[in-house]
Amino acid sequence: MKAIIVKRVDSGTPDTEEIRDLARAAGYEVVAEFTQSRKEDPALQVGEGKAAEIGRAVAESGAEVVVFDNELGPYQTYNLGQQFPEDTKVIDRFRLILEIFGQRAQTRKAQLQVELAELRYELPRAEAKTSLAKRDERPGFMGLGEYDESREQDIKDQISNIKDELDSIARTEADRRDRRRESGFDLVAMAGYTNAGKSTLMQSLAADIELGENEELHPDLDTTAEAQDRLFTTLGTTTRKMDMERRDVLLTDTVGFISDLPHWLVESFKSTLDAVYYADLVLLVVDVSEPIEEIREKLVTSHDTLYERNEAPIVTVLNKIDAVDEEELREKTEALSALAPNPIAVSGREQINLEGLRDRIDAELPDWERERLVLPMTDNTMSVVSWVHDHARVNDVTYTADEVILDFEARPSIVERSRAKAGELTSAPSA
Ligand SMILES: Nc1nc2c(ncn2[C@@H]2O[C@H](COP(=O)(O)OP(=O)(O)OP(=O)(O)O)[C@@H](O)[C@H]2O)c(=O)[nH]1
Repeated sequence: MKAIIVKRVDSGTPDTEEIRDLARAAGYEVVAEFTQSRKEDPALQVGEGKAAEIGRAVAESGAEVVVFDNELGPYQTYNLGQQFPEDTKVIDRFRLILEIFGQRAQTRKAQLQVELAELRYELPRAEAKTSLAKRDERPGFMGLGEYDESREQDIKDQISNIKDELDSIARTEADRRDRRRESGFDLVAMAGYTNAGKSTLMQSLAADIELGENEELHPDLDTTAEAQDRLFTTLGTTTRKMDMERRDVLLTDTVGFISDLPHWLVESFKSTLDAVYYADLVLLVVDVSEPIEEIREKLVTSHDTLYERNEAPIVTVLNKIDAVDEEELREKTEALSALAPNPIAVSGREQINLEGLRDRIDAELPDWERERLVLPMTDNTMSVVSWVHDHARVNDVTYTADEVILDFEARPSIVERSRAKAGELTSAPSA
């Protein structure tokens, strides 16, 4: 599909690189672009002459879509549509981002989130249509057929249904996190801006070995997290087992942050960050090859987002060190010291310092407790022994005629459950 790009700025020279990338990511072929430096026109966003010029270009090039980098108000969208050849689609930056999200949404959750965002985008526009129709006192205005207040109610109902379904998915996910923790896994989540290199890092850190036989434990493990030089390759989360010596760690990649997102869009994708909020450790990945001001800005925004609910420790990962020289890395690390106090520098793609990162993860995760349990020999003793084997690191087992002594290390919650199981054996000795 052919698209024409438009960007208006109040002053200075407009930069269209990002909106071009977004348009391409959505699958459009950009056939022309128009920029303008002037204050916003309330009716058309750009000036009247510019709008007419774009209209002619649409007709000549056969473009089907006009993409504005600026946010378009409901009335502007309508008015622009009147200026362009019939059936020309007029969308803004946010509608475009939604299209990309829609194409990438693979899970039910991601699809619902996209739908929710679309409905939230549409609601004020439906309200605007209704009020335009009323003002004109012309039933049938804009092909609505009648004053369409029911459309607004319909959108509100759909929003509420989707929220209910997302809540129930969130509960399922919380249960799954609990099960994984009970099975002895530490949960590490990656956060960061889109294109920081999270998917690539995930691939480098993930274990190649097959995942455990316990199907129930890994219903959504995905081994196809591919890195692509496209925006938002990761919509929704991907979880893989990490290759670690001392611990069982599950690493979850989350959707990348994006700059300048409006509130309604962020709201819709908020639960994507649950994996981050409820992790035992967060890796905040930044692309250290970017200009320092950009890195700083992204770190500030990331922290704002994370501190809202996050309780886990955060490790800042300065990624892509292969793309900067030593001097630049030193300068940037120093300049960022207030925002990223104890960063670790790596390259996910070139596999530089991944051992250092693994050690850091190991050191930052909560310590396991050491426990020595004496189990009386009953009919059920061996099932407790095997449960502990499944959920903890067993250092030593001693069998005597009437006892089994287990020496192991585990997460505090597992130690507690082992003690409870041992207690049940004592209170119900075998016949
Ligand atoms: N130079 C360099 N480039 C890298 C490195 N890691 C990733 N890249 C490149 O950075 C781009 C983005 O990588 P991804 O892993 O897809 O980034 P992401 O953070 O998962 O992106 P989203 O899925 O959009 O959130 C790709 O072109 C990678 O090849 C690295 O260590 N060094």
